[in-house]
Amino acid sequence: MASSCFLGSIVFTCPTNLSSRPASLFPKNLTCCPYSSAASRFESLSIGSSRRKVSEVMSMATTASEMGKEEKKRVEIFDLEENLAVDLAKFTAHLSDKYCKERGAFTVVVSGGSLIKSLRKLVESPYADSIDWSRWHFFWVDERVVPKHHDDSNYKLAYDAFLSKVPIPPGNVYAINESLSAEAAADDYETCLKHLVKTNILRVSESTGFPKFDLMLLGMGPDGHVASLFPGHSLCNESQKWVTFITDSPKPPSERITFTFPVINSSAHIALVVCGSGKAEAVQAALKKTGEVPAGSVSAEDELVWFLDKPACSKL
Ligand SMILES: O=C1O[C@H](COP(=O)(O)O)[C@@H](O)[C@H](O)[C@H]1O
Repeated sequence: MASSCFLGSIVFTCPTNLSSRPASLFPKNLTCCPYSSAASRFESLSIGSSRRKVSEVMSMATTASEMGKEEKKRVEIFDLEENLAVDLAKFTAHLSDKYCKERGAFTVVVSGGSLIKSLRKLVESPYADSIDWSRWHFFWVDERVVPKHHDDSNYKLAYDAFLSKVPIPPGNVYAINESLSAEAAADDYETCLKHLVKTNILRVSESTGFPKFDLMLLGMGPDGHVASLFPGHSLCNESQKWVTFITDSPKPPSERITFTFPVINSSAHIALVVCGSGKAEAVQAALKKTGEVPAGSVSAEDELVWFLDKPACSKL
């Protein structure tokens, strides 16, 4: 678990001990939504032994503080992806503990792609043993319209590396109904979310009226896309729908469903996890506003944290 203290404009993140609880295996069956009808101001940049030097962090904070939104946003930079993965596990375990205690449920959204690999520490001791998995509700920010056993499926990616290793109740895992068309699957997923709002599993943002997930764990593509919201695509401007669809994705497969920006940006907490030099330009565009990329439009109601490894921030 992690606890943070503010010192000036810098946040220090301090590890604390975790208690133990045995984990069991997630049953190997596939689930669909059971209810379906058919700049911010950078308040801080984190530092630590494995992270960036204070002087560098301070100069980034100054630049970023000119950006002017209200949510708490910080950038954490790690020498090694291994250290990033550990901190991401602490961050997630801490929020799980907080929300399970406060509201008896923890609503978590994941992307596909490389993010899933960076979640590997969470399914290991001590994090896996401390988390009350029975209270987790698990969603996808985007999904490809392919069978669940297909190599392109974000469900399969998360199942193989994560869900199969932790005891989240199968009824709390909200997978897309991929037997539908992309359009119908998006409507179906939105119906599912609306049901979960009615049953108080999912909160609604008081300021936007869109669902407020407790935590979104997102990756970013080399072109700066998040979820299936691609640069220059009209879906980036969707302002009404919760879940929408795309049939001309520039990255295969072409048919996908995706949460919209109003939903993403109504989240309580977002971790945007980006590793590798191939994404350095998109990171630069998003954080230094040197270009327009969808990742630059991500915000959160309570807290947005960018988790970066050194190669990903080589252009900052
Ligand atoms: O297509 C997708 O790509 C992004 C980024 O993937 P990465 O492998 O470059 O990290 C991912 O976040 C999204 O969920 C996925 O559908």
